[in-house]
Amino acid sequence: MKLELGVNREFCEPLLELKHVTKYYHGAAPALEDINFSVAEGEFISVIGPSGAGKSTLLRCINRMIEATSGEISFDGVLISKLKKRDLRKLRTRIGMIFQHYNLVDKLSVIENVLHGRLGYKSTLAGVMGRYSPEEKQQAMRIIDLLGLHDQVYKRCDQLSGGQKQRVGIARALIQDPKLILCDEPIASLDPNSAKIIMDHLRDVSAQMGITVIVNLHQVSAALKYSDRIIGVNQGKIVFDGSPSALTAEKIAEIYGSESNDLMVELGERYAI
Ligand SMILES: Nc1ncnc2c1ncn2[C@@H]1O[C@H](COP(=O)(O)OP(=O)(O)OP(=O)(O)O)[C@@H](O)[C@H]1O
Repeated sequence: MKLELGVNREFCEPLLELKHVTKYYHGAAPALEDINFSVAEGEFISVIGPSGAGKSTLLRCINRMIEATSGEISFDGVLISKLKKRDLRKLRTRIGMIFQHYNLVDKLSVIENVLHGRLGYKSTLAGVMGRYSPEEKQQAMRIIDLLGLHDQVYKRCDQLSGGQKQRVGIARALIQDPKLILCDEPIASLDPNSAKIIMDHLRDVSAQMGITVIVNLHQVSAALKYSDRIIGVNQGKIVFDGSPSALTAEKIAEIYGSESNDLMVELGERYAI
């Protein structure tokens, strides 16, 4: 069911909750330090911050593509951080992921790539044999249509434009029947027109299907336009967590440091300095 955003959000069980999440790679400084936030079902959240702030690490810790060093992450009432491999695989079927560089199999067709989103539901053998049910194939076709890719169904993915590839990425995530979609810089490699199409689709996924979306973005203007909520990260810490209207010039300066002047000029009047 679609949550009415802003209405009694505090009384709902969060879909996702991070408590004291910290990640060290090899260096002395943590990539993430004591991250705490919770996400309600249906929210559209953008994570912004300068290069190296920890945005990708944060997203990838959520589905344990990267293991957090400490802290707790729970999703849909389950403590992800404690799950063993098999249960983690099962839980991951409900978390889709979209990547900057699409992560498609180039030599396979659009529909084959989309059906790969079902692999998490299958035994290894059925997956390797490419065994999909008629219902799964019909569902793939419906989602491909929804994303405006009906003319490309049997095209190899290496023959698609970047924007089309990213729409295949969204379709592959949607066929998982996810509750949450994590998007790591989904528009960073796209021209402005294709970027808009992708962001519009992601907004529809959230607003019309009730799927929670968390998206890492370099483009603050896109974060302002599309999000219910923005999380600003600097040097592994959350320095802003609020609505787009609360993202003041001072907050942008805090998130981006010395890069913020150029950014505010780009953003125009509201942030004039
Ligand atoms: N595999 C790794 N091994 C060691 N350090 C890493 C690794 N991945 C990321 N880091 C470091 O962790 C910090 C956060 O990196 P991360 O990629 O999460 O930032 P980001 O905000 O996503 O950056 P960008 O916007 O440039 O993608 C950086 O200092 C980075 O150098």
